[in-house]
Amino acid sequence: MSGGGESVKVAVRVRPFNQREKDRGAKCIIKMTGPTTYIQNPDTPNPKMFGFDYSYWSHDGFEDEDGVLVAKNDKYATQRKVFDNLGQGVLDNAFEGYNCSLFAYGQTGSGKSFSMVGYGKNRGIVPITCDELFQSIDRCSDGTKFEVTFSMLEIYNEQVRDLLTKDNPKGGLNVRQNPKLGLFYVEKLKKVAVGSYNEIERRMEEGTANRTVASTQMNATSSRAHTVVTITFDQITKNEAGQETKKSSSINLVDLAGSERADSTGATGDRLKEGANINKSLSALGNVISALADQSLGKKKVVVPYRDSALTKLLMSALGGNSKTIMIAALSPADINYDETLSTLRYADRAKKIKNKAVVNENPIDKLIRELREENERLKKAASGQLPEQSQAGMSPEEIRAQLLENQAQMENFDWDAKLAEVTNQIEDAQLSKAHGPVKMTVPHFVNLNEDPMLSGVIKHPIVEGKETIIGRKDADVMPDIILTGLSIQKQHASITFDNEEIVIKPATSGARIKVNGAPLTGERKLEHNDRVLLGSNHLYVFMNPLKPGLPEGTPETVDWDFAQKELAEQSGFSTQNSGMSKDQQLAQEQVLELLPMVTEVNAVSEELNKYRHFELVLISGGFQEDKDKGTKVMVQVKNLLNNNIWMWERGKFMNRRYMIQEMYQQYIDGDDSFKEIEQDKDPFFDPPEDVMLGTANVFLQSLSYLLDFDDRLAITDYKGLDTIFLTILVTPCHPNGRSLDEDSFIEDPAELLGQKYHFKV
Ligand SMILES: Nc1ncnc2c1ncn2[C@@H]1O[C@H](COP(=O)(O)OP(=O)(O)OP(=O)(O)O)[C@@H](O)[C@H]1O
Repeated sequence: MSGGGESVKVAVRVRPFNQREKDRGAKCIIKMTGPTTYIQNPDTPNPKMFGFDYSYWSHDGFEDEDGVLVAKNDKYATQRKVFDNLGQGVLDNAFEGYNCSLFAYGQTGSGKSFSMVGYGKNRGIVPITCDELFQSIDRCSDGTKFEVTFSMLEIYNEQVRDLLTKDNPKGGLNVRQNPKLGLFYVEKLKKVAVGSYNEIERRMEEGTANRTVASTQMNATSSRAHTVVTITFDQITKNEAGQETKKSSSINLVDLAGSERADSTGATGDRLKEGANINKSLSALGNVISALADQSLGKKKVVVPYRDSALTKLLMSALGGNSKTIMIAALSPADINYDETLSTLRYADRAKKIKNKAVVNENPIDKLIRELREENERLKKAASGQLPEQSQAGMSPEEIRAQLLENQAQMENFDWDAKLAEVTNQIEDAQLSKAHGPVKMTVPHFVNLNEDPMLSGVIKHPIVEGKETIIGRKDADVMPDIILTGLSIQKQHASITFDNEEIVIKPATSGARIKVNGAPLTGERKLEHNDRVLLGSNHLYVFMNPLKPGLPEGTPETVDWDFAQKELAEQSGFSTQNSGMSKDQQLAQEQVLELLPMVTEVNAVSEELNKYRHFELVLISGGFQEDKDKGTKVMVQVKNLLNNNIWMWERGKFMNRRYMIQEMYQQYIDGDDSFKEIEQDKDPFFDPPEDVMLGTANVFLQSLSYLLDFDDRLAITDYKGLDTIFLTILVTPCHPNGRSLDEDSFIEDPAELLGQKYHFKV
């Protein structure tokens, strides 16, 4: 596929500073002129330059008009502008019958979701594209029939989950390869027919709600997941010969997982690093892009490793051939993210080199139906053993069955009107947006907070007046009013009463873990508007009271995930002040806020799986590290509760292990007990014994310069400044043969020793 073809279009976009960056006085390291982007290394003078199809400046130069960000003096690239450049192209191509794909790449919090989906009134490319698609359909009056389907899936930990259903099979959906076309598809993925933009919007809400629930259940941090929305768009017209033909386009809109962890070198030094699926899909995508770029440059014999991950299998055609492809790379403006942002720019630069050859997918319908029928006949024969094995294209009976089902589903698609009617009814029955979405609640309620702002505010639980509301698990003896699943949730976890305008929360079982505004809750407590409530290890909510919306002192008007995490960190004794900090300290603080919820989670898993390990976040100052010039470093201390042995894990290693621990926990929830037999050297909780720095003690050697002994009992102080153990030490001057000096052989002036040999024993 060298030469020819059309290059992947690449755009980059830089977002405004977030609140934390502003508080800290962050510097903007990105500059743009026309389509060119410059990045400035904070420590060197010359910027690096990258050219793209578009460089979007969305860092400043905007104002908020009723919730919509508009450009002042044309400086700020608005959502509309990005759509006009990129989304419109996707639409035009779809109408022409090409497949199109749009990817958003970048580190967590860099603005991928803003560009793709958008927030509030600032709708992103996906909703605008869908909206415009239906507007164009409505404008069309030449008798063309249009058929649109929508599907939404998530890839997390190499498992594919359908986001349009609550019941995904254990281990996720299967990714299979169509033996004839060579392409991969997700078996049993729900593809719903949609007849209007409204329906798509509601489906997206449904998908987002399912993502949120799944993410809190497992605390499967959503920034590690890839979300793929696929819209198939078929146009049925009559050709000159009066034959019905179908022009098909499939539009893939992909919000990739945060890129910062793509690099598994973060886990250097971890003997288990190969075992983890740590962002396997994202690294595989990087490899596929590199291989494709090499191929387009004419390098021979490049093998493109599509099969290495679920994501690259599904995007095979989007990346490597029949698709017009666009990538938007989201950039953080802040100096502290220099390394990540540079690697994003390099990634985008490589993607530019890929060339695709998209073709129009148009075929007479009769032919499509005939082919499917013939294929099905053949598959049925194969399934009943009527065909010789060599003509089964190497398919197993299981694969034959799957292919038959897939073909049947496609056949059913030809009865479009029935399919659309059926789905529309379903939507109405389910009243999808009833429990979720933008419904305004007038009674006191809890609203969820998620690390991903897209998933915050998606789940709401009202509190009913005059009765006790119990929060707990669904296997409780009496079904709780609010059901939660996940770590450290007790059967009966919390009890809430709402009488005489007062709402009071208390643990429903002693020991049930609840924190209100960061502090552990042991008894009753009145809830106020905007209080933060953490249930178990990862169900975080804001309590909203529209009846008494006054704010207690110190509570901001809007409480977000960052605020709640900062408060939890403060309560655990970590400083979150932000002025006058060095870059190292800033980085350390970022990492504390990032790691603290993960440490809580891993502790909860350890408890639930009886692993007898306790994890604790520790700050190691320069003096305690091998390289004494290094600044403060955040590490995780692991303690074996059976023998009190201690290990120190680097951040990368901890993240890696946590990922594997999550996998193990998922197995446990799925009722798969095999984790109990895991070999010790594959167990993410296990580490072999090793040397550990317990702490330091200072021995003052001044007495030696007077030929006097140093004899003392010293405390060894650990990284927290606590005395861990005592050391008795005797340092004594001696003769060359080790014999002690005479009792009275001290000197009055150390200068007497200058230039002489000195011997001492420890
Ligand atoms: N172009 C922009 N203009 C204004 N605000 C933006 C822009 N891009 C991003 N933001 C803001 O920056 C924040 C982070 O963006 P966003 O949630 O899109 O990041 P993300 O890369 O999708 O993160 P995650 O990987 O966690 O999903 C959001 O509050 C968003 O509103």
